[in-house]
Parts: sequence; structure tokens; C-alpha cells
Amino acid sequence: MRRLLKNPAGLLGTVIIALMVLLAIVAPLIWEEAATRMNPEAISQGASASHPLGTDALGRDLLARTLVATRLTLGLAFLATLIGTVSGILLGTLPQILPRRAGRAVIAAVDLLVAFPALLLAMFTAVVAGLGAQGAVLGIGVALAPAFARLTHTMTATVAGSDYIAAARMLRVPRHRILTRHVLPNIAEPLILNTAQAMGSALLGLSAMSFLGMGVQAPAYDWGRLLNEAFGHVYVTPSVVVAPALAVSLAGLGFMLLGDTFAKAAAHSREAAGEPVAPVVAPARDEPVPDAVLEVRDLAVAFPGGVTPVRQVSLTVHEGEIVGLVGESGSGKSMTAAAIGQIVPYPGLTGSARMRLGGVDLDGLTDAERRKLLGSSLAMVFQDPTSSLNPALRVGGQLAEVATLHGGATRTEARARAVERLDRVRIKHPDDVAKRYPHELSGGMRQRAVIAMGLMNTPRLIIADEPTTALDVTVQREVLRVLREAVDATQAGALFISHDIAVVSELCDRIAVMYAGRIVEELPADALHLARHPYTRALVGSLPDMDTDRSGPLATIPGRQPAPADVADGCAFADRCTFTTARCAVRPELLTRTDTHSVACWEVR
Ligand SMILES: Nc1ncnc2c1ncn2[C@@H]1O[C@H](COP(=O)(O)OP(=O)(O)OP(=O)(O)O)[C@@H](O)[C@H]1O
Repeated sequence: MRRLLKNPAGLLGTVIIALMVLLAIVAPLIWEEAATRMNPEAISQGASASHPLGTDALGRDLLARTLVATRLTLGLAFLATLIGTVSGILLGTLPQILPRRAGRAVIAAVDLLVAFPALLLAMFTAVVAGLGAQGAVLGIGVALAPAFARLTHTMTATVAGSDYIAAARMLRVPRHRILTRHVLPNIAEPLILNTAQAMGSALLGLSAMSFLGMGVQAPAYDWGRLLNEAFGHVYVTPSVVVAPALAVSLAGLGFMLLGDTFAKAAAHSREAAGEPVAPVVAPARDEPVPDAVLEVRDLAVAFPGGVTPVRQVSLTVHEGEIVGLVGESGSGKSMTAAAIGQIVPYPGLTGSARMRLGGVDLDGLTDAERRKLLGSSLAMVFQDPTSSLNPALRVGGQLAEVATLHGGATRTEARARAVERLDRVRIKHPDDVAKRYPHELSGGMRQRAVIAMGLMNTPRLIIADEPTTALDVTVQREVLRVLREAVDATQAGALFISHDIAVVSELCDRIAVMYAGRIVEELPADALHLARHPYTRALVGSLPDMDTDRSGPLATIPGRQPAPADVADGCAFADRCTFTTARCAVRPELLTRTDTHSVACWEVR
């Protein structure tokens, strides 16, 4: 309701439709008599005190008739919309249930009908069904159905490709049950939005049919019929068309605005509750770290409802260095990466005391400058290489685009560079691979192609967010080697995110351990055995090695990490820690133990 009040167009649409519905209920009760009373002395008059919008050819009051006609007009529009949506949705879902060939035939028929002008289709159906309100309603319903069927089919086909539908099929869930339980609930929202707008179209279509004499027939009348009757006098008393024309336009506008409001409300309902609130962080006053390709100080990310997945995270990455960010699922690693790349999803907001990339302070830049800097200096490699590459474009073309867009290269230069970069990430026959589409590549090749894409310009920082999680162990090794070579060759810094402490310790120079949105320990990778924080020690301890007793269960960390909205004031790990004391009710700061080792724990002070 609050959102509706803030959206004037939506509010207007809601008020118009609410008034129309109210009129449809009460107008015939109040003005029926005035609307049907004939007056031979006041035939086809213009506006006057007794008839504010004039009279028709039989001397009946046009304002009263317009108000009374609201019920029939809205009622018929509702019926036509009902016919159109129900038959459209049924038609659109049929191909999911029918055998493949029959399904294709249905879709071909729908495509044919969509191509046919809607009003002609309505008229044709109305003529076949018989002149009058019934025929017109059926005609408009039939005219609305193909667009709904097309929409339903397209959305159903999209949802049908999802993994959860594949899982349901694998479990042998019957087709009709997949449709009603898994498909339709997921496409209901756009269908409802379209229904509101279809109501407007139905109303306009029905009014047009009645105006042409093919809809409601005398003595019944809707707004279109009133327009039809008034039209004969329009040159003598133009005001006679004002009331019905205004009513049709207002209702049409009302339904369109209402559809829009539904769409906006649906978009907002997907967001977390509450308004976005930016974290307040005081800017850093000390000198920036020299030679750092990335310096992040006190980074925080906040979502509405007190969800703060990243709290006071400080990270520094130097040239040619790979820093590993480890932590269990939900500790805020990806969100930290997203905040550095300025791609935190709305309604999340970020704040930091300092954010410098390649020696440039991002907070001091305009949006355009920041985009340019990030586009040319930051390369991001995500977990799923399939979604990082556009399936409709060839690999070489996509890589080349990066160089033309941010590096100012010509097309020929960019293409040559794309092949060279593919070669650099150890892709065999790079010339040939550049011409292929992403689906023609294996997972490991795709991930290497994404790394090559990051290397198209001269990145200062590479952020790799679990780049090998989806790959098997041998391919994983290849990709990690390529990443190390890329860092060594370009002297860029890299932030490598993973939940696998074994992989991180092998690849990285330094490791930052994250727990419940904060960094709890930072140390050189080769000093992992000297880790002091109980969480890091538990992580290291849960790694099996050659001496691990294979007959016993693997070591685990009991308990669970708190959700971002439930992190307590004290040490977030206290619940799961074996060294917890009264002091842990106060959060320990991340303190430097040696030049390269920092820990946030009371126990190790
Ligand atoms: N759009 C969002 N709205 C609200 N909270 C979110 C949103 N996206 C993520 N979060 C929260 O942020 C927290 C951190 O998520 P993040 O993806 O950074 O974790 P992660 O450490 O990378 O985990 P994983 O290893 O599973 O990817 C999660 O607990 C999640 O609940």
C-alpha cells in the first residue's frame, strides 16, 4: 500500500478502476430510471443544466446512460478476458502434455493466429457466433487467446528447461503434475500482469465492436453502443460523444496503469523486506598502501532487514600475488568479490573506508570513470563458466569485444589478440576454438576461455570466485596452473575465492580466512600450519592427509555458522569454539601478530 502511494501512476490506475467497479455496482440502482426515461422534447441536445452531457436521439440523459452502461461494459470485458486467458493458457500448455508432433501443430496454429490481426479475428468469430453481445465477447476472447497462448508456451518452455523440472522428470512425476505443480506456479506472475492489461484491451475491443454495430444491440447498451448511437449527431452536437468516449478512454487507461502497478509490485515483492540502507563507514585518513593493486578497508555490504553479509573486511593484494579468501558457504566471500567489482545485487548497498584498484581511489571517481576503470583493470572469473559466456556468440567474438570496448583495439587487432590469449591459457588450436560457440567447449576449456577473456586487456586484478568448483580434479589443476601463469605473466594481483583450503594453500601466496562476514585470520599460505585462530585450525584439521586414520570418521566442525542477520555482538565463532571464555562475549579485533600474520581471537593474545 505504501509503495502504491509512492507511485502516482499506479495510484491513479487503482483509483480509476476502483471507481469504475463501484459505479458498475451502484449506477444501475441509482440512475437506471433516468437513463431509460425518454423525453421527446429534449432530443439530441447539447450540454445543459438538466442534462450535463446532453441527450440522445430519444431524449435520454447521456450522463446517466454512460454511468449505467459501466456494469455491462466491465462485465462483458471481464467475460471476454476470462475466455481469452483461460483458453490461451490451456492452449499454451498443451504442447507440454501432448505428444511432440501434436504439440508442434498446436504451436504452429497459435503462431498463425498471432500473426492474424486481432480485431479481424474478433469480427470473424463474432460473425460466425452470431451478432450481439455474446458473439462480441466470444470474438474478443478468441482474439486475446493466441497472445496468451504464445506467452504461456514461451515461459513454459523456459521453465521446462530448468534443472528442477529435469529432476522431477527423472523421478517419473507425471506430465500433468509437473505442469500444475512445477511449471504453472512459476509463470503465474507474468500471466496475472498480462491479464490486467488484457482487460483493458478487451474493453477497448468490445467498445470498438459495439461502435461498429457488431456488439451489444439495442435496447441494451454499453459504452461502445452509446458511441455508435451518438455518432450520427456528432456534427450537430459534438458534446454527445464526450461521456462514452471519456469513459472508454479512462477505463482503458486505468487497466493499463493497473497492469503496470502489478508489474512493479511483483518486482518489489522479490526484494527483501524494507528499504535499502547504505552502511556508514568513515573514510580512511592514513596513507594508502604503496604498490597495492587492491586495497580494501572496512568494506561492508548491507541488505534490508539487518542482513550484513560482509562486515569490516580489509584486504590488500600486491602485484603478482595471489591472495586466497577461504571460508565456508555463506561466509560472505562472493559478496566481498561482488562489492569489489561493484556488482552487489540490488537492494544490497556497500560502504568502505577505502577502495583502491590499481592505485586509483574508486570512491573519488564518477560512475562512468569507475565503469571504465573496472572494465579495463578488473577481470572476474566466476564459478559457472557457462553463464559467463553468451551462448549466442562465438568465443573469439566475445573475447574480441572486450578489447574493442575497453581497450580501443580495432576489430582485426582484437581478433588476433583473442586467438593469442586463448593460446596463452593453453587452449589447443586456438584459431579453431575462437570460431566455436561456448556449448561446443568442455567445462575446463570454457573456464580457460573466461580467464583468457579477463586477460584481453591488461588487468591489474583478477578475481576468481570458486573457478574450479564445477570442474573435475585434473581439469581443476590445469585451470589453476593457467591462473598462476596469467598472474606471473601480467604481474596482476589475484583474489582467489574458495571453500577448499587445500587448493588455496597450494595456489596462493597469502590466505585470508572469512567467518560470518569478517576476516578472522590472515597469514602466508606456507605458514598455514602456524594458524592460530580456532576456526582456521579446525579447517586445517578437517583436511585428511596420508596419516589420517581411514577407519575413523573425518574431523568436522560441530554447529553452524550464524546467518548474516543473526550474527551476535561478540565473537561469531564462540558457539562452535572449544576455547570459548567470558571474554568472547566481546568481539576480538583482527590484530597483527607478526608482519604477515593477523588473528581475531582472545585466546591467542
Ligand atoms: N540478494 C541477497 N539478499 C540478501 N542476502 C543475501 C543476498 N545474496 C546473498 N545474501 C547473503 O549473503 C551471505 C553471503 O553470501 P555469499 O554468496 O557471499 O557467501 P559465500 O561465502 O560466497 O558462499 P558460497 O561459498 O556458498 O558461494 C549469505 O548468507 C546470503 O544469505
